[in-house]
Amino acid sequence: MTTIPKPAAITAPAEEADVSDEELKFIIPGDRRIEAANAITTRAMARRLPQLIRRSLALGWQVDRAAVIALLGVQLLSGVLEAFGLMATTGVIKPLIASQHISGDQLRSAVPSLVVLAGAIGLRALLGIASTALSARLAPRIAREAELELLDAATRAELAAYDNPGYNDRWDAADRGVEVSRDLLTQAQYILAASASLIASAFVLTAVHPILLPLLVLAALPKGLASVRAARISYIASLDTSKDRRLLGMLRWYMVDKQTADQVRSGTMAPFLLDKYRTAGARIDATTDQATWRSARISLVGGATGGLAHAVVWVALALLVSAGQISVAALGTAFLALGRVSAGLDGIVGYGAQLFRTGMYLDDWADFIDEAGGHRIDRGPGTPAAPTLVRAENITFQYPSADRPALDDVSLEVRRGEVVALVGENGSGKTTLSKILSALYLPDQGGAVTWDGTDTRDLDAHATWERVAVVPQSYANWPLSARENITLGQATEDEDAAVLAAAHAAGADEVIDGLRSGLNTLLAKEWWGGQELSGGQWQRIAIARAFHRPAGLLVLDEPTAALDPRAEHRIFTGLRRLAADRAVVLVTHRLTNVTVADRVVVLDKGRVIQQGTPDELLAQHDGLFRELWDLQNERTGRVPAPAGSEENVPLNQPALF
Ligand SMILES: Nc1ncnc2c1ncn2[C@@H]1O[C@H](COP(=O)(O)OP(=O)(O)OP(=O)(O)O)[C@@H](O)[C@H]1O
Repeated sequence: MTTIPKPAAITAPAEEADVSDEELKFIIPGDRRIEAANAITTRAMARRLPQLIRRSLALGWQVDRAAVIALLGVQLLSGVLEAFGLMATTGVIKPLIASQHISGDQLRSAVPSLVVLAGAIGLRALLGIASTALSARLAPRIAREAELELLDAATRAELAAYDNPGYNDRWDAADRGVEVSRDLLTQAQYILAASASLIASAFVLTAVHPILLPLLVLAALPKGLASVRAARISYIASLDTSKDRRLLGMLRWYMVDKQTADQVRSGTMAPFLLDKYRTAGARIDATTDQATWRSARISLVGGATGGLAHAVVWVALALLVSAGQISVAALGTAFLALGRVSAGLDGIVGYGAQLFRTGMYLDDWADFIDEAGGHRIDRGPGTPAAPTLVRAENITFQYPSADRPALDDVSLEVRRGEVVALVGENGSGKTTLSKILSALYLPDQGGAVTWDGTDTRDLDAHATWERVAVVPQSYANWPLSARENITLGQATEDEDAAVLAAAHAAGADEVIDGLRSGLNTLLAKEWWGGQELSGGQWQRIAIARAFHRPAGLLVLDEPTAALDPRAEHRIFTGLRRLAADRAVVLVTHRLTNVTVADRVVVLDKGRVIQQGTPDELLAQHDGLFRELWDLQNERTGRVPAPAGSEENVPLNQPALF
């Protein structure tokens, strides 16, 4: 009887044996926003309000100047009318309370003030409608402009940004900034309206008696401070929960996306995933509940103190009347003006707190735009021609979250007209290396990649990528027409001829022939009005896309994984022709395909361990390449002929088919 030895990988190290499963949690290295938000003082918030109003107007100015000017004019006029209205109130009350019996003359003398009052009220109502309409026009445009700026900034970030969790978090925060940007103008406009009303009423109130205004400002302070603190608490809670909200988003995606839908069902995973969702949701609720209670307690204290302070103001008013400091008619005006000033202050404080919170999100948005989430592409200005020589010199590259380099002191070169194959086991660094050669990543720990002698750091990123064509392992199935899926929206002269030639070389011509409207067919789900392709058909389109690009460096990363043998054969027999005016980097696990290459570079744990022609590497019997080759072919016992030749040549045994 033979005993099967337990594989080494299954035996957990002794010290890790009782360690429980790691839980999914989103890590934001160096996130200091919560401490920063905690350190914000009320005075700092008050100082920010004018800046925020300026920013909202500036955003509005960018999208519709006329509407912003009209809005400011409307607010100004509304304030002036309010002051007139209040003054006219005294003119109406005075004759009416002059004696117990109101004569016709007294009534007549009140008429002009009444007309002013009625006119002011009517006009202010109209202006209110106008300002609502103007902000309804501006708000969605501002939000769209904010979104456009954000999207533009995101496309200007280095690809490496996506490997950095801080970037994703900054993106989320900035995205929230876009969401709230539509509120920015409305809140600023309410503050402007409240300020106009406040200034007009304060002016009237000071005319009645100078002591009234400072008293009222003091009375409004407690509520104001409370609102500002509550806004800060709510912002901090939203930062606190951002990690779990991100987790919810990720779980939602896994549960409903088409890519995983079949596995959620066949693996009966729904209850397990829903439970994880519930747990993260409960954590969010606990944090927001806590914040809501804290805000409510603070608002309660603020409201009660504010109520007491208002009572003091009314007592002061009564004392002033009884001391004969103000007339009864002026008391009536003061009564109205106090109401207005109080409402104005409440409005400024309430909307100010909201605007402040909006402002914090907008800061995240503005920061993202300024620095593309901290990863703005910042390379040199050089514009390369299609390269004749791409060289990697001692490059070392480590992903931010990894504990060891993905590439360690790697050197190699690819020349125009050459096919270089990258081979190695999973995780050995092939894809990373191909991304560095094509300048999608820059070497971060040492070494350099040069294109015809120029460091890729000194080359303009977009100009460089125009010279690169890539078939990545996971390619995008763009919901665009077949033509646009191949040209990527970048037309060349004699477009269709070039598209069809690329499609022919990639075997995508057969796919296009089967489409209901040829190149014009929309490749998307039926409910978007399109026609859907199979996995292999999509891969042919992705290859045609790369072949169509007038690029000097062609990178093929497992380009034929989904193709049937005939289609794969066609690609590899045509590859040498394509390589005539391109440098080609081929990443593949199917070693029979690498025989089309001029040179093979074998990677192991990020290091180059073998390099040579396919024949040279096959001859090294103790090398990794030969070991992998033998493993791939041992089940059939036959060694396939090099890709590109017309037939398979059995080495040891007769052909099976
Ligand atoms: N975005 C990433 N963030 C962190 N580590 C990564 C990332 N992408 C790859 N790695 C790590 O870098 C190493 C090299 O990965 P790479 O994708 O280059 O390997 P590969 O040879 O192409 O693998 P495969 O044959 O499976 O496609 C692996 O250890 C992998 O875990």
